[in-house]
Amino acid sequence: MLDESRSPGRGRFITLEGGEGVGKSTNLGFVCEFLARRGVEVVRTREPGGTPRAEAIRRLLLDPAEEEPLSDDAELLLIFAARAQHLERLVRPALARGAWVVCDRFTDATFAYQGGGRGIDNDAIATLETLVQRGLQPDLTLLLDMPVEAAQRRVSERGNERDRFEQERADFFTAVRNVYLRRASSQPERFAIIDAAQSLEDVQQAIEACLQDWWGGMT
Ligand SMILES: Nc1ncnc2c1ncn2[C@@H]1O[C@H](COP(=O)(O)OP(=O)(O)O)[C@@H](O)[C@H]1O
Ligand SMILES: Cc1cn([C@H]2C[C@H](O)[C@@H](COP(=O)(O)OP(=O)(O)O)O2)c(=O)[nH]c1=O
Repeated sequence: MLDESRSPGRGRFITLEGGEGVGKSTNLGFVCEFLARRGVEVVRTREPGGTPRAEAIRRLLLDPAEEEPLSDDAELLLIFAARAQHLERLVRPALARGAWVVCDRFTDATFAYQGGGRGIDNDAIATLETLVQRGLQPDLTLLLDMPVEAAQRRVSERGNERDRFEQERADFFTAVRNVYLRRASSQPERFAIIDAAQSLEDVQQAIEACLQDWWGGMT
């Protein structure tokens, strides 16, 4: 299989992961600013979404409409449809021109939510991953981790209407968290675990230390 991650001159692909309310959106800008200060072109994006068509799929996925519940398989396939579009139209072209892509969630979220949360077989997810990514993997994944109850309190305080995923119960999010932690400990070279329960200042200090370390090894 062609491993695109090794092309010379290619940019780097950084993902932020974690359950709801751990601070991904809050810290995405911080990561982008760190990189921009070092003079690289930064592309900030998210999944599901990132292009107009992929954002349309995102709306289908998050819509809590109860008249027609979304089947688990349809959910999985929509996520990978959005991902295929996002990779083709935005991520691959950006990496190819040397930009650094910073993405709010990627396929680790699929293993965590659809695998851990919904109970879909890992092999099915891995098959779609191979089909859609063709060897492309994040170079660095920051996993923001904290206890589920405390993160849920942050979501409540954030106060937006809850989307289809945010309406899940605590045991769903506990399963999500456990899969993330298992994946991080089985791929320590790619993952950095950040204690997201700390104050924002301390979280950002931890992220900065990790990025500095990683940047040093990269340049
Ligand atoms: N370290 C922190 N301490 C306290 N509150 C935080 C911290 N990080 C983020 N928040 C707040 O928690 C809420 C959820 O953060 P957000 O970035 O939206 O999480 P996510 O994107 O992971 O769901 C927001 O209201 C945000 O302002
Ligand atoms: C990328 C991805 C997201 N999701 C879900 C998790 C989130 O609840 C939802 C939207 O992501 P996001 O906007 O990052 O959620 P939040 O900011 O509330 O943490 O999509 C999956 O279930 N599988 C996936 O592969």
